[in-house]
Amino acid sequence: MEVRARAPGKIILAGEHAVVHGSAAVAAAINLYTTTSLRLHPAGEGGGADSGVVELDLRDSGLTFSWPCSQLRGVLREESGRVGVPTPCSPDQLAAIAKLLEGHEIPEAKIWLSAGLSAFLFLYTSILGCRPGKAVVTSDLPMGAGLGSSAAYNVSMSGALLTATGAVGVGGGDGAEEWELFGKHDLELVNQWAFQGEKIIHGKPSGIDNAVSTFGSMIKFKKGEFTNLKSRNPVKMLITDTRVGRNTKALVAGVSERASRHPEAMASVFHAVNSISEELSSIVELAAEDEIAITSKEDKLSELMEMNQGLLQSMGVSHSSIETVLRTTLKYNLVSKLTGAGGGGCVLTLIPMLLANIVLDKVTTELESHGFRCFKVEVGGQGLQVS
Ligand SMILES: Nc1ncnc2c1ncn2[C@@H]1O[C@H](COP(=O)(O)OP(=O)(O)OP(=O)(O)O)[C@@H](O)[C@H]1O
Ligand SMILES: C[C@@](O)(CCO)CC(=O)[O-]
Ligand SMILES: [Mg+2]
Repeated sequence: MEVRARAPGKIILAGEHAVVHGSAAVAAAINLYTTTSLRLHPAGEGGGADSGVVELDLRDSGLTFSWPCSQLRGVLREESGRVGVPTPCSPDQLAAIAKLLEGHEIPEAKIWLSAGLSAFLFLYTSILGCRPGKAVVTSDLPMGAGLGSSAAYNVSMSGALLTATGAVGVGGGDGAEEWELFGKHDLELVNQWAFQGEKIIHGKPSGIDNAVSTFGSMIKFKKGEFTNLKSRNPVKMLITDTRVGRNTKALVAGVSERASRHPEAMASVFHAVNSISEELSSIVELAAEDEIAITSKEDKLSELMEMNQGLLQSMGVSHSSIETVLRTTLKYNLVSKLTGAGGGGCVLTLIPMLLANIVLDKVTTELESHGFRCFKVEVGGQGLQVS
C-alpha cells in the first residue's frame, strides 16, 4: 500500500526570530506543497529478518539514498518503533545517525541536505523501527528560502509515516476528493513528531513553521501555543525569491548570539516585535466592507510590515539582496519585508486591492531584472492532507 501525505509551506507576516525568544508571530499556509509518498515492504521480504533496505528518493535534488535494515538495526538499535508522544533525538542518537550518513555521496554543493537526511532517519526509524520501505519526496517549495521547506518536509514525512503505522488516519471518505484531512487529535501527534524533525534541521525552532504547515490557515503563535485567525479580507502577497541561499539554523543562532551580547537592547527589539504581531493579528481579523476601510486596513498592515523589517535589520538578518527588493518595491509605493529566517531567501510584498495590474507587472519585471524570481501565492489554505 502507498500512503501519500502533503504539507504546505508558509509565509510569516510578522514576528520571525523574535518568536524564538517568546514574542508573538503571525504565519499563514501557502498553496505550495511538499509531498511524501511512502511504500512499506513486508518485513523480511527476500528472506531473513535482516533483509531489505530503507530508501529515500529526493526527486527534486535527483538524489537517492538507501540503508540496509541490518545496518540501521546495528547502529540505532531501534526495533519496533513508537507511535505515541515522541521523545527528542538524543545527542547519542544524532551521532549514530551522522555515522549512517558517512560513505553516502552527497555532492559538496548539496551538503545542506544532510540535515534533512538526519531528520528522515530519525523520524523513519523512531516511528517504524528498522523495517524496509521507500519514501519519495517531491516539493513545489524553494529549499532553504524562508518558505518553510524544512517544516513541510518534516510534516509530510511524519504524516506519511504515522499513517502507515495506523497511528493516525482519515475517515476513508467517498473517494470524490483526492486529498483528505486529518482530525485535530491526529494533527497534534503529527505536529509533535514534525517538531522533533525541525529541531534536527533548525537547532532551536519555535515550532511556528511546523504548526502552520500541519494545521494550515493563518495563525498567531506564541510560546508554543497558537490561535487561528479569521482573515476577513483576502491578503494578497507577491513573493520575491532573491535566490540567495541561507540556512535557518545559522541565522537563528546568530540572533541568539546578538541577544546574549546585548540582552537589554535585544529584549526591547523582541518586545517591539511582539506588539507588532499582536496589532497585525487584530487588524487581519477586522472586517472591512468598503474600499475606504480596505485601504485603511492595508495601510496599517504595510506600516507594521515596514516596522517589522526595520527590527529584523537590527537583529542582523537582512541582506543586500533583500534591501534591493525593498528599494525596488518602494519606488512603486509598495512595502516589503523579509519572511522566514532572512539572510537572503524570500521577501513579501503586500499587494493592495486597488493596485493596477500594470503596476504589478512593472515591479515584477524590475525585480526579475535583478535575477530574482517573483510569484504570487494563495494565503491561509489547508494544512496536512493525505491521499
Ligand atoms: N524536499 C526536501 N528534501 C530534502 N530535504 C529538505 C527538503 N526540504 C527541506 N529540506 C531540508 O531542510 C533544509 C532547509 O531548511 P531551512 O530551515 O534552512 O530553510 P526553510 O525551511 O526553507 O526556510 P525557513 O526555515 O526560514 O522557513 C534543507 O537544507 C534540507 O536539509
Ligand atoms: C526564524 C524563525 O523564527 C522562522 C523561520 O521560518 C525560526 C523559528 O521560529 O523556528
Ligand atoms: Mg525551516
